[in-house]
Amino acid sequence: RNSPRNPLSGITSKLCQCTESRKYTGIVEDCCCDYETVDSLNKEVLHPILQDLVTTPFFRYFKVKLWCDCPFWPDDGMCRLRDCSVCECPESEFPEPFKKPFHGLSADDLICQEGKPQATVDRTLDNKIFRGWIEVDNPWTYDDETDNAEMTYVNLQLNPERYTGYTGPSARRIWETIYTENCPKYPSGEFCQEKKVLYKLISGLHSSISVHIASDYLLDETDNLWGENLELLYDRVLKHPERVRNLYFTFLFVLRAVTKAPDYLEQAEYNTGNLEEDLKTQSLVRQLVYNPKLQTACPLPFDEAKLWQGESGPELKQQIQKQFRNISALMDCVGCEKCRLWGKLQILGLGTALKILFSVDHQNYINQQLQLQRNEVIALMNLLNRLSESVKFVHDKGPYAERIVGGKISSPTSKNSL
Ligand SMILES: Cc1cc2nc3c(=O)[nH]c(=O)nc-3n(C[C@H](O)[C@H](O)[C@H](O)COP(=O)(O)OP(=O)(O)OC[C@H]3O[C@@H](n4cnc5c(N)ncnc54)[C@H](O)[C@@H]3O)c2cc1C
Repeated sequence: RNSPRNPLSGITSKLCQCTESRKYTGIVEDCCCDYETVDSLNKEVLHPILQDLVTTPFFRYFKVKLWCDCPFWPDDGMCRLRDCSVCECPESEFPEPFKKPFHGLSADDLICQEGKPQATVDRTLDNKIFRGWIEVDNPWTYDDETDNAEMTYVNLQLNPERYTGYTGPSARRIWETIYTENCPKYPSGEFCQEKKVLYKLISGLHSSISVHIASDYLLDETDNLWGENLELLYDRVLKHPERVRNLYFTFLFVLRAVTKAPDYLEQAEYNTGNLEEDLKTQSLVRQLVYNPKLQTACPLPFDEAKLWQGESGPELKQQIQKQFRNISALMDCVGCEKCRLWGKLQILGLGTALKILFSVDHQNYINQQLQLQRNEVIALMNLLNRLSESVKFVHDKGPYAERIVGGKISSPTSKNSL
């Protein structure tokens, strides 16, 4: 990485002042990139692009069923704060094209054209991978994404993921059910790789949620004062290095999914009726999926080809898909609307990453027709952005929080200023 031809060499040299005190070094477990590269790539390339991307009209409206409709136990909503409820979009606000039914290729395009003059065989290879937005159910998630009844559009920019006051037995029950029934923590060296991946994905997402709570916390309810809570960051995440590692793992896993489908994502229609904004969206997606720095420094963030190899591969895949669907169903039991919104979005984002990585062959999705829904792509990119924010926050604030909170050295200022 330190060769002069490395596109990140300029970047890393700027960051080198802190390399000696780095706690996380070497390859991110089960991935193909090291911590240093992830941090510098995130800072220089991914974070700036994603921050812009999620504010575009295409990526800021998410379709979601916000009903709390828990299939496992009666609603025990514990939300106390006004910040917990979601501000839904009025009909007039969200993009016109989002309201229309999907229209991909017409039936005529798909049937045999024998006998017509235009029926002579064109032997050039079809490079068009994206064939219009379609509505298909994601096999990894519980919600039927084709069912538009009760769905509302939410402007994600108006509903940031942050502290909501959702805590106590209700929240704990969800996490506990997820970990005990659907993705138990593997005893070291025992579990198969695939189950380990599922656990690490959920744990990494959990870390990211905790990081967002810590980075945007209600420090003083009376004065409505918001800020960082580094003590919480330390207690819930940094104190457990495995949770930090899982956060990086999840980030690389989702990044791999995005970079596995570059042509599809580049060709997709980012149409909201606002030409200027839509061109900007497309350009940002292109910058992300074909990024030369990313391709050079971390060409394969995660190698999915190693999974499902054994004899029991197909059976195992079904089992893990079922477990993930259960986790997705549990999102309907989250007793706080805003947490439910982000929980559903991020689980759909992970489900979309799983769909991209495991429903098509390695590098060969052209013939197998990857098909994504608009909402899946919105969830995928917003999830990647959330993870990128968390990785950046842990990288920027982690060492300080470890010193001040972890080292129990009392800060010269008040607790709130942490
Ligand atoms: C889907 C979902 C979304 C949420 N979104 C928000 C939100 O946007 N804002 C908000 O304020 N609250 C949110 N919450 C609540 C929040 O996650 C916590 O549950 C709550 O703040 C209480 O925290 P806690 O300290 O009890 O530990 P919790 O975070 O509830 O953790 C419970 C237990 O899980 C284990 N654990 C914790 N972190 C990890 C990890 N990374 N990997 C593996 N195991 C772990 C520990 O044993 C811990 O005791 C959400 C909860 C859920 C289920």
